[in-house]
Amino acid sequence: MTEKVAVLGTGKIGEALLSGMIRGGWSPSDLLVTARRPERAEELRARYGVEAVSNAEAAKAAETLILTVKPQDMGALLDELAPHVPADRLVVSGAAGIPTSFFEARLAAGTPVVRVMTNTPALVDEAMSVISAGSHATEEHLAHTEAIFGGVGKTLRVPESQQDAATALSGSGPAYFYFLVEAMTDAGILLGLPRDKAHDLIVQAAIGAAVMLRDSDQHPVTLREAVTSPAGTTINAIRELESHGVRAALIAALEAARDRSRELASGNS
Ligand SMILES: NC(=O)C1=CN([C@@H]2O[C@H](COP(=O)(O)OP(=O)(O)OC[C@H]3O[C@@H](n4cnc5c(N)ncnc54)[C@H](O)[C@@H]3O)[C@@H](O)[C@H]2O)C=CC1
Ligand SMILES: O=C(O)[C@@H]1CCC=N1
Repeated sequence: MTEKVAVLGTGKIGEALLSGMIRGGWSPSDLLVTARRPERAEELRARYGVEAVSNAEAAKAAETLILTVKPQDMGALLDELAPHVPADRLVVSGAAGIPTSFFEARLAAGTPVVRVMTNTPALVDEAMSVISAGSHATEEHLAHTEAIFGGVGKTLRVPESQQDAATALSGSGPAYFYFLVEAMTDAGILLGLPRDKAHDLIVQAAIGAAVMLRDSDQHPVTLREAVTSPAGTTINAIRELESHGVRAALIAALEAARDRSRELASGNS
């Protein structure tokens, strides 16, 4: 028997995962989706050839349920699902903040739950998906979750106590880089460059830096020092970044994201 996987609440993250699974070789006939709006269900059906069903039907038909609704909608989804989820289903949560104990308390005793924090680069198979086991999830459940999310990028197992920090770093992380590119493009405008050229220059600098960070085996400080010539241009920029407290701002920003992830733990805030 082929295993079925259902994505429940197929919005931005659910669709990114679904599209990646299909790119990675999953047959659309082994995938189910659920959506709140019928137009959205139809869109997913037309775009991917997957069947759109109700949450209850997904729970009955699929061995693995991947829940990708907003944290605030998770309680209502679980109320709807709980009577239909047999205890041998693997339930994977993609939601920020919500602990595995939240699911375990609302599902049949012994239901295996795995918590995953992925990110939007799943759309280009460059996601970072951080994975933690709930109290009934086994090695097999973790390996299965890694196989699914490994199709859209890298995976890393962490203790659940580190999930809020991971959410602040890699879950939200792409947004910080987009923000920096936006700000640096504005700087290019100030320096007299046309917007499209400023954008292209800074995006390519970001891609080059990202590839070197990943592939060079060198520490970020070493890489930065290689750019920073004595009495040169870069050190003048670095002095401004330090005097404006950019490092401290980033530390405070990620701490705020971590704290918000903790606040979302109840699923209804
Ligand atoms: N957007 C991001 O960068 C990331 C988001 N996440 C997490 O992924 C989850 C989803 O986020 P997004 O995809 O951005 O949100 P989204 O709003 O695009 O998708 C959620 C979808 O769930 C649907 N939905 C809500 N209740 C439903 C129900 N009872 N039955 C069926 N469908 C239902 C909504 O209509 C919506 O389409 C959140 O829990 C978020 O914390 C995790 C990592 C990154
Ligand atoms: O902003 C959020 O709450 C979600 C979770 C991580 C990225 N986006």
